[in-house]
Amino acid sequence: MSSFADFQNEIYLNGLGDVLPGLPTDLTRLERLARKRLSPGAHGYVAGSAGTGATARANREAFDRWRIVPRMLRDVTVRDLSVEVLGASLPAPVLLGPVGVLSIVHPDGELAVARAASALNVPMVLSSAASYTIEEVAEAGGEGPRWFQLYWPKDPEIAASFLGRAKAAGYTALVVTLDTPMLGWRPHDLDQAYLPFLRGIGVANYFSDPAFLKGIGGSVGADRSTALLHWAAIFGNPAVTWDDLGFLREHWDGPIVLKGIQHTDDARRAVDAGIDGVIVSNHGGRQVDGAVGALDMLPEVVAAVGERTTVLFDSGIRSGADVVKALALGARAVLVGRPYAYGLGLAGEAGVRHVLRCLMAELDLTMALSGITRPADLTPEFLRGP
Ligand SMILES: Cc1cc2nc3c(=O)[nH]c(=O)nc-3n(C[C@H](O)[C@H](O)[C@H](O)COP(=O)(O)O)c2cc1C
Ligand SMILES: CCCCC(=O)C(=O)O
Repeated sequence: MSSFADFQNEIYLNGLGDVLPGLPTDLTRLERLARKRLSPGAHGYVAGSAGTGATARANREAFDRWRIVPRMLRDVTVRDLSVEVLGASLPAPVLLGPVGVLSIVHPDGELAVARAASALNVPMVLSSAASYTIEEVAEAGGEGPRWFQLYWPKDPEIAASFLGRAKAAGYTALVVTLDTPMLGWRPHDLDQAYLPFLRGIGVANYFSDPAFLKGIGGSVGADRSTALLHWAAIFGNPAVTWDDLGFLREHWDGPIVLKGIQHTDDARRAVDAGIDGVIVSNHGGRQVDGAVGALDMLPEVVAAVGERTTVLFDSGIRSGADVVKALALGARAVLVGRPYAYGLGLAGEAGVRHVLRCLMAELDLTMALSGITRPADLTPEFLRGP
Protein backbone atom coordinates (compact mmCIF):
# COMPACT_ATOMS: atom_id res chain seq x y z
CA MET A 1 0.00 0.00 0.00
CA SER A 2 1.30 3.46 -0.70
CA SER A 3 1.64 5.95 2.08
CA PHE A 4 0.47 9.52 2.27
CA ALA A 5 4.12 10.48 1.87
CA ASP A 6 4.33 8.69 -1.52
CA PHE A 7 1.18 10.43 -2.70
CA GLN A 8 2.44 13.71 -1.37
CA ASN A 9 5.67 13.37 -3.31
CA GLU A 10 3.84 12.46 -6.49
CA ILE A 11 1.18 15.12 -6.30
CA TYR A 12 2.80 18.06 -4.61
CA LEU A 13 6.56 17.86 -4.79
CA ASN A 14 7.25 17.35 -8.51
CA GLY A 15 10.55 15.61 -7.85
CA LEU A 16 11.74 18.29 -5.44
CA GLY A 17 12.89 15.78 -2.85
CA ASP A 18 11.86 13.47 -0.06
CA VAL A 19 8.92 13.95 2.27
CA LEU A 20 8.42 17.00 4.39
CA PRO A 21 8.87 16.53 8.15
CA GLY A 22 5.88 16.95 10.46
CA LEU A 23 5.85 20.73 10.36
CA PRO A 24 3.17 23.08 9.05
CA THR A 25 3.38 23.52 5.28
CA ASP A 26 1.86 27.00 5.51
CA LEU A 27 4.84 29.12 6.52
CA THR A 28 2.64 31.56 8.44
CA ARG A 29 1.53 28.64 10.64
CA LEU A 30 5.16 27.61 10.99
CA GLU A 31 5.77 31.12 12.28
CA ARG A 32 3.04 30.73 14.90
CA LEU A 33 4.46 27.39 16.00
CA ALA A 34 7.90 28.96 16.39
CA ARG A 35 6.44 31.58 18.70
CA LYS A 36 5.35 28.77 21.03
CA ARG A 37 8.55 26.74 20.85
CA LEU A 38 11.40 29.25 20.79
CA SER A 39 12.60 31.07 23.89
CA PRO A 40 10.93 34.50 24.24
CA GLY A 41 14.26 36.28 23.75
CA ALA A 42 15.23 34.41 20.58
CA HIS A 43 11.73 34.57 19.17
CA GLY A 44 11.51 38.29 19.92
CA TYR A 45 14.81 38.91 18.16
CA VAL A 46 13.88 36.99 15.00
CA ALA A 47 10.23 37.99 14.73
CA GLY A 48 10.79 41.53 15.88
CA SER A 49 10.88 44.52 13.62
CA ALA A 50 11.49 48.23 13.99
CA GLY A 51 9.30 50.47 16.15
CA THR A 52 5.58 49.88 15.91
CA GLY A 53 6.03 47.19 13.25
CA ALA A 54 4.48 49.39 10.57
CA THR A 55 7.11 48.50 7.96
CA ALA A 56 6.84 44.76 8.57
CA ARG A 57 3.06 45.08 8.16
CA ALA A 58 3.50 47.21 5.04
CA ASN A 59 5.63 44.44 3.55
CA ARG A 60 2.76 41.98 3.87
CA GLU A 61 0.08 44.48 2.84
CA ALA A 62 2.01 45.19 -0.34
CA PHE A 63 1.78 41.50 -1.27
CA ASP A 64 -1.92 41.46 -0.49
CA ARG A 65 -2.62 44.30 -2.90
CA TRP A 66 -1.37 42.25 -5.84
CA ARG A 67 -3.41 39.28 -7.03
CA ILE A 68 -2.52 36.56 -9.51
CA VAL A 69 -4.72 36.20 -12.60
CA PRO A 70 -4.33 32.54 -13.67
CA ARG A 71 -4.42 31.59 -17.37
CA MET A 72 -5.81 28.30 -18.76
CA LEU A 73 -5.09 25.69 -21.46
CA ARG A 74 -1.39 26.41 -21.89
CA ASP A 75 0.20 22.92 -21.52
CA VAL A 76 2.00 23.10 -18.21
CA THR A 77 3.14 19.45 -18.10
CA VAL A 78 6.82 20.23 -18.06
CA ARG A 79 8.03 22.99 -15.77
CA ASP A 80 11.50 24.28 -15.10
CA LEU A 81 12.02 26.47 -12.05
CA SER A 82 15.69 27.15 -12.70
CA VAL A 83 16.98 30.68 -13.25
CA GLU A 84 20.28 32.29 -13.99
CA VAL A 85 21.56 34.75 -11.41
CA LEU A 86 24.90 36.51 -11.79
CA GLY A 87 26.22 33.86 -14.12
CA ALA A 88 25.19 30.88 -11.99
CA SER A 89 22.28 28.53 -12.54
CA LEU A 90 19.95 28.21 -9.53
CA PRO A 91 17.46 25.33 -9.19
CA ALA A 92 14.73 27.87 -8.35
CA PRO A 93 14.49 31.65 -8.01
CA VAL A 94 14.97 31.38 -4.25
CA LEU A 95 17.99 32.02 -2.01
CA LEU A 96 18.49 31.85 1.73
CA GLY A 97 19.04 35.47 2.69
CA PRO A 98 21.70 36.54 5.17
CA VAL A 99 20.40 35.99 8.69
CA GLY A 100 22.95 36.42 11.45
CA VAL A 101 23.14 34.98 14.98
CA LEU A 102 21.28 31.80 14.07
CA SER A 103 22.57 29.78 16.99
CA ILE A 104 20.04 31.69 19.10
CA VAL A 105 17.38 29.40 17.58
CA HIS A 106 19.38 26.18 17.16
CA PRO A 107 22.84 25.15 18.37
CA ASP A 108 23.92 24.13 14.84
CA GLY A 109 22.94 27.58 13.52
CA GLU A 110 24.42 28.44 10.13
CA LEU A 111 26.12 25.02 9.85
CA ALA A 112 22.70 23.37 9.60
CA VAL A 113 21.54 26.03 7.16
CA ALA A 114 24.60 25.40 4.98
CA ARG A 115 23.89 21.66 4.92
CA ALA A 116 20.24 22.19 3.98
CA ALA A 117 21.14 24.72 1.29
CA SER A 118 23.77 22.41 -0.10
CA ALA A 119 21.36 19.43 -0.18
CA LEU A 120 19.03 21.43 -2.42
CA ASN A 121 21.78 23.30 -4.27
CA VAL A 122 20.22 26.60 -3.19
CA PRO A 123 22.67 29.44 -2.52
CA MET A 124 23.05 30.45 1.10
CA VAL A 125 24.09 34.01 1.81
CA LEU A 126 26.26 33.90 4.92
CA SER A 127 25.98 36.88 7.26
CA SER A 128 29.02 38.73 8.60
CA ALA A 129 27.22 38.39 11.95
CA ALA A 130 26.92 34.61 11.78
CA SER A 131 27.40 32.44 14.85
CA TYR A 132 29.95 30.28 13.00
CA THR A 133 32.89 31.46 10.95
CA ILE A 134 33.16 31.94 7.20
CA GLU A 135 35.42 28.87 7.06
CA GLU A 136 33.30 26.60 9.30
CA VAL A 137 30.16 27.33 7.30
CA ALA A 138 31.98 26.75 4.00
CA GLU A 139 33.13 23.38 5.24
CA ALA A 140 29.61 22.43 6.36
CA GLY A 141 28.19 23.46 2.99
CA GLY A 142 30.74 21.44 0.99
CA GLU A 143 30.09 21.79 -2.73
CA GLY A 144 26.91 23.84 -2.20
CA PRO A 145 26.74 27.37 -3.63
CA ARG A 146 27.48 30.17 -1.17
CA TRP A 147 27.54 33.95 -1.15
CA PHE A 148 28.95 36.22 1.54
CA GLN A 149 27.20 39.23 3.07
CA LEU A 150 29.33 42.10 4.32
CA TYR A 151 28.48 44.45 7.12
CA TRP A 152 30.88 47.21 6.18
CA PRO A 153 32.93 47.69 9.37
CA LYS A 154 34.58 50.92 10.47
CA ASP A 155 38.02 49.41 10.07
CA PRO A 156 38.84 48.87 6.37
CA GLU A 157 41.43 46.26 7.30
CA ILE A 158 38.70 44.08 8.79
CA ALA A 159 36.53 44.56 5.71
CA ALA A 160 39.40 43.57 3.42
CA SER A 161 40.22 40.62 5.63
CA PHE A 162 36.60 39.35 5.56
CA LEU A 163 36.53 39.60 1.77
CA GLY A 164 39.81 37.73 1.47
CA ARG A 165 38.59 35.00 3.80
CA ALA A 166 35.28 34.68 1.93
CA LYS A 167 37.04 34.42 -1.42
CA ALA A 168 39.46 31.80 -0.10
CA ALA A 169 36.57 29.78 1.34
CA GLY A 170 34.70 29.60 -1.98
CA TYR A 171 32.00 32.23 -1.58
CA THR A 172 31.24 33.37 -5.13
CA ALA A 173 29.19 36.56 -4.82
CA LEU A 174 29.32 39.46 -2.38
CA VAL A 175 26.22 41.05 -0.87
CA VAL A 176 26.88 44.39 0.81
CA THR A 177 24.11 45.43 3.18
CA LEU A 178 23.59 49.19 3.17
CA ASP A 179 20.56 49.58 5.40
CA THR A 180 22.20 48.64 8.71
CA PRO A 181 25.12 50.91 9.59
CA MET A 182 23.55 50.62 13.05
CA LEU A 183 20.67 48.53 14.39
CA GLY A 184 17.19 50.01 14.09
CA TRP A 185 14.96 50.84 17.08
CA ARG A 186 13.72 47.39 18.09
CA PRO A 187 11.36 47.47 21.07
CA HIS A 188 11.20 43.66 21.41
CA ASP A 189 14.91 43.48 22.14
CA LEU A 190 15.03 46.65 24.20
CA ASP A 191 12.14 45.59 26.42
CA GLN A 192 13.47 42.07 26.95
CA ALA A 193 17.06 43.36 27.26
CA TYR A 194 17.94 40.65 24.77
CA LEU A 195 20.83 41.01 22.37
CA PRO A 196 22.57 37.95 20.91
CA PHE A 197 25.85 39.85 20.68
CA LEU A 198 25.95 40.47 24.42
CA ARG A 199 25.94 36.68 24.80
CA GLY A 200 28.83 36.41 22.39
CA ILE A 201 26.63 35.19 19.52
CA GLY A 202 27.17 36.70 16.08
CA VAL A 203 30.77 37.72 16.59
CA ALA A 204 32.54 34.53 15.43
CA ASN A 205 33.88 36.10 12.25
CA TYR A 206 35.26 39.08 14.14
CA PHE A 207 36.80 37.17 17.04
CA SER A 208 38.58 34.88 14.57
CA ASP A 209 39.90 37.72 12.44
CA PRO A 210 43.52 38.86 12.69
CA ALA A 211 42.62 42.45 11.74
CA PHE A 212 39.94 42.59 14.45
CA LEU A 213 42.19 41.03 17.06
CA LYS A 214 44.88 43.58 16.31
CA GLY A 215 42.49 46.25 17.58
CA ILE A 216 42.21 44.57 21.01
CA GLY A 217 45.83 43.72 21.62
CA GLY A 218 45.96 40.36 19.84
CA SER A 219 43.40 38.17 21.60
CA VAL A 220 39.88 38.15 23.02
CA GLY A 221 40.81 37.36 26.60
CA ALA A 222 38.95 35.42 29.29
CA ASP A 223 36.61 38.29 30.08
CA ARG A 224 35.15 38.95 26.66
CA SER A 225 33.65 42.33 27.49
CA THR A 226 36.49 44.38 25.97
CA ALA A 227 36.25 42.40 22.74
CA LEU A 228 32.45 42.69 22.66
CA LEU A 229 32.54 46.43 23.19
CA HIS A 230 35.15 46.76 20.47
CA TRP A 231 32.87 44.75 18.19
CA ALA A 232 29.94 47.07 18.99
CA ALA A 233 32.16 50.05 18.16
CA ILE A 234 33.38 48.78 14.76
CA PHE A 235 30.61 46.55 13.33
CA GLY A 236 28.81 49.28 11.36
CA ASN A 237 30.18 52.20 9.40
CA PRO A 238 27.73 55.09 9.11
CA ALA A 239 30.33 57.20 7.30
CA VAL A 240 30.46 55.27 4.02
CA THR A 241 29.07 56.96 0.91
CA TRP A 242 28.72 56.22 -2.79
CA ASP A 243 32.31 57.40 -3.21
CA ASP A 244 33.56 54.40 -1.24
CA LEU A 245 32.23 51.66 -3.50
CA GLY A 246 35.59 51.46 -5.26
CA PHE A 247 36.98 49.87 -2.11
CA LEU A 248 34.75 46.86 -2.67
CA ARG A 249 35.97 46.37 -6.23
CA GLU A 250 39.57 46.61 -5.11
CA HIS A 251 39.07 43.73 -2.69
CA TRP A 252 36.48 41.55 -4.45
CA ASP A 253 36.74 40.34 -8.04
CA GLY A 254 33.39 38.48 -8.22
CA PRO A 255 29.86 39.85 -8.55
CA ILE A 256 28.84 42.56 -6.05
CA VAL A 257 25.22 43.09 -5.03
CA LEU A 258 23.93 45.98 -2.90
CA LYS A 259 21.23 45.02 -0.39
CA GLY A 260 18.70 47.44 1.02
CA ILE A 261 17.98 49.51 -2.10
CA GLN A 262 14.55 51.14 -2.03
CA HIS A 263 14.82 54.33 -4.11
CA THR A 264 15.19 54.37 -7.88
CA ASP A 265 17.96 57.00 -7.70
CA ASP A 266 19.98 54.75 -5.42
CA ALA A 267 19.43 51.86 -7.81
CA ARG A 268 20.67 54.02 -10.70
CA ARG A 269 23.72 55.14 -8.76
CA ALA A 270 24.54 51.53 -7.95
CA VAL A 271 24.38 50.54 -11.60
CA ASP A 272 26.33 53.61 -12.72
CA ALA A 273 29.03 52.61 -10.24
CA GLY A 274 29.33 49.23 -11.96
CA ILE A 275 27.55 47.16 -9.31
CA ASP A 276 26.29 43.79 -10.60
CA GLY A 277 22.97 43.65 -8.82
CA VAL A 278 20.65 45.20 -6.24
CA ILE A 279 18.38 43.67 -3.63
CA VAL A 280 15.20 45.65 -3.14
CA SER A 281 14.73 45.15 0.58
CA ASN A 282 13.91 46.95 3.81
CA HIS A 283 15.59 44.32 5.97
CA GLY A 284 12.26 42.66 6.69
CA GLY A 285 11.00 45.88 8.31
CA ARG A 286 13.68 45.71 11.01
CA GLN A 287 15.39 49.04 10.36
CA VAL A 288 13.12 51.99 9.55
CA ASP A 289 9.66 51.97 11.11
CA GLY A 290 7.07 53.61 8.88
CA ALA A 291 8.98 52.78 5.70
CA VAL A 292 7.33 51.85 2.45
CA GLY A 293 6.57 48.17 1.83
CA ALA A 294 9.50 46.68 -0.08
CA LEU A 295 7.29 45.20 -2.80
CA ASP A 296 5.77 48.64 -3.40
CA MET A 297 9.15 49.88 -4.63
CA LEU A 298 10.03 46.87 -6.76
CA PRO A 299 8.22 47.91 -9.99
CA GLU A 300 9.87 51.36 -9.98
CA VAL A 301 13.33 49.97 -9.38
CA VAL A 302 12.84 47.37 -12.12
CA ALA A 303 11.65 50.09 -14.50
CA ALA A 304 14.72 52.19 -13.65
CA VAL A 305 17.49 49.58 -13.80
CA GLY A 306 15.99 46.21 -14.68
CA GLU A 307 17.46 46.21 -18.18
CA ARG A 308 20.94 47.03 -16.92
CA THR A 309 21.30 44.90 -13.80
CA THR A 310 20.02 41.95 -11.81
CA VAL A 311 17.23 42.95 -9.45
CA LEU A 312 16.61 40.65 -6.51
CA PHE A 313 13.99 41.08 -3.79
CA ASP A 314 13.36 40.28 -0.13
CA SER A 315 11.13 41.37 2.77
CA GLY A 316 7.85 39.62 3.36
CA ILE A 317 8.06 36.45 1.25
CA ARG A 318 5.96 33.81 3.00
CA SER A 319 4.69 31.55 0.19
CA GLY A 320 5.25 30.33 -3.34
CA ALA A 321 2.51 32.71 -4.44
CA ASP A 322 4.55 35.60 -3.00
CA VAL A 323 7.52 34.45 -5.08
CA VAL A 324 5.29 34.46 -8.18
CA LYS A 325 4.24 38.05 -7.43
CA ALA A 326 7.79 39.32 -6.88
CA LEU A 327 8.98 37.62 -10.07
CA ALA A 328 6.04 38.93 -12.08
CA LEU A 329 6.98 42.43 -10.90
CA GLY A 330 10.48 41.95 -12.26
CA ALA A 331 12.68 40.35 -9.59
CA ARG A 332 15.05 37.73 -10.97
CA ALA A 333 14.95 35.81 -7.70
CA VAL A 334 13.96 36.32 -4.07
CA LEU A 335 15.62 35.84 -0.70
CA VAL A 336 13.84 34.56 2.37
CA GLY A 337 14.69 35.47 5.93
CA ARG A 338 12.54 34.66 8.93
CA PRO A 339 10.75 31.58 7.54
CA TYR A 340 13.92 29.51 7.35
CA ALA A 341 15.08 30.78 10.73
CA TYR A 342 11.85 29.33 12.15
CA GLY A 343 12.37 26.07 10.26
CA LEU A 344 15.87 25.89 11.73
CA GLY A 345 14.60 26.61 15.23
CA LEU A 346 11.90 23.95 15.02
CA ALA A 347 13.75 21.11 13.29
CA GLY A 348 17.36 22.04 12.52
CA GLU A 349 18.69 21.22 9.07
CA ALA A 350 15.52 19.25 8.17
CA GLY A 351 13.43 22.27 9.11
CA VAL A 352 15.36 24.50 6.70
CA ARG A 353 14.98 21.91 3.94
CA HIS A 354 11.27 21.78 4.77
CA VAL A 355 10.88 25.53 4.31
CA LEU A 356 12.76 25.48 1.00
CA ARG A 357 10.73 22.50 -0.30
CA CYS A 358 7.45 24.12 0.70
CA LEU A 359 8.38 27.34 -1.07
CA MET A 360 9.66 25.60 -4.18
CA ALA A 361 6.75 23.14 -4.40
CA GLU A 362 4.17 25.85 -3.91
CA LEU A 363 5.93 28.07 -6.42
CA ASP A 364 5.93 25.22 -8.93
CA LEU A 365 2.22 24.52 -8.41
CA THR A 366 1.18 28.17 -8.42
CA MET A 367 3.05 28.70 -11.68
CA ALA A 368 1.52 25.60 -13.25
CA LEU A 369 -2.00 26.49 -12.15
CA SER A 370 -1.50 30.01 -13.47
CA GLY A 371 -0.38 28.76 -16.89
CA ILE A 372 3.34 29.35 -16.48
CA THR A 373 6.16 26.84 -16.99
CA ARG A 374 9.27 28.92 -16.36
CA PRO A 375 10.04 31.93 -14.17
CA ALA A 376 11.15 34.00 -17.18
CA ASP A 377 7.58 33.88 -18.54
CA LEU A 378 6.17 35.64 -15.48
CA THR A 379 5.25 39.22 -16.38
CA PRO A 380 3.05 41.90 -14.77
CA GLU A 381 0.24 40.67 -17.05
CA PHE A 382 -0.27 37.79 -14.67
CA LEU A 383 -1.13 40.19 -11.86
CA ARG A 384 -3.99 42.52 -11.03
CA GLY A 385 -2.58 45.36 -8.96
CA PRO A 386 -3.39 48.35 -6.80
C1 LIG B 1 17.09 37.39 12.85
C2 LIG B 1 17.47 38.15 11.61
C3 LIG B 1 18.81 38.42 11.39
C4 LIG B 1 19.19 39.08 10.23
N1 LIG B 1 20.51 39.28 10.01
C5 LIG B 1 20.91 39.88 8.87
C6 LIG B 1 22.26 40.02 8.58
O1 LIG B 1 23.12 39.60 9.35
N2 LIG B 1 22.61 40.65 7.42
C7 LIG B 1 21.67 41.13 6.54
O2 LIG B 1 22.03 41.70 5.50
N3 LIG B 1 20.36 40.97 6.78
C8 LIG B 1 19.96 40.35 7.91
N4 LIG B 1 18.63 40.17 8.14
C9 LIG B 1 17.65 40.61 7.13
C10 LIG B 1 17.39 39.51 6.10
O3 LIG B 1 18.50 39.29 5.28
C11 LIG B 1 16.24 39.90 5.17
O4 LIG B 1 16.45 41.14 4.59
C12 LIG B 1 14.88 39.90 5.86
O5 LIG B 1 14.79 38.94 6.88
C13 LIG B 1 13.82 39.63 4.80
O6 LIG B 1 12.56 39.72 5.32
P1 LIG B 1 11.71 38.44 5.80
O7 LIG B 1 12.25 38.06 7.12
O8 LIG B 1 10.33 39.01 5.86
O9 LIG B 1 11.86 37.34 4.76
C14 LIG B 1 18.22 39.50 9.29
C15 LIG B 1 16.88 39.21 9.53
C16 LIG B 1 16.50 38.53 10.66
C17 LIG B 1 15.04 38.20 10.85
C1 LIG C 1 24.57 43.37 13.62
C2 LIG C 1 23.25 43.09 13.04
C3 LIG C 1 23.08 41.67 12.66
C4 LIG C 1 21.73 41.13 12.60
C5 LIG C 1 20.76 41.85 11.72
O1 LIG C 1 21.03 42.31 10.66
C6 LIG C 1 19.40 41.92 12.17
O2 LIG C 1 19.14 41.52 13.29
O3 LIG C 1 18.55 42.40 11.42
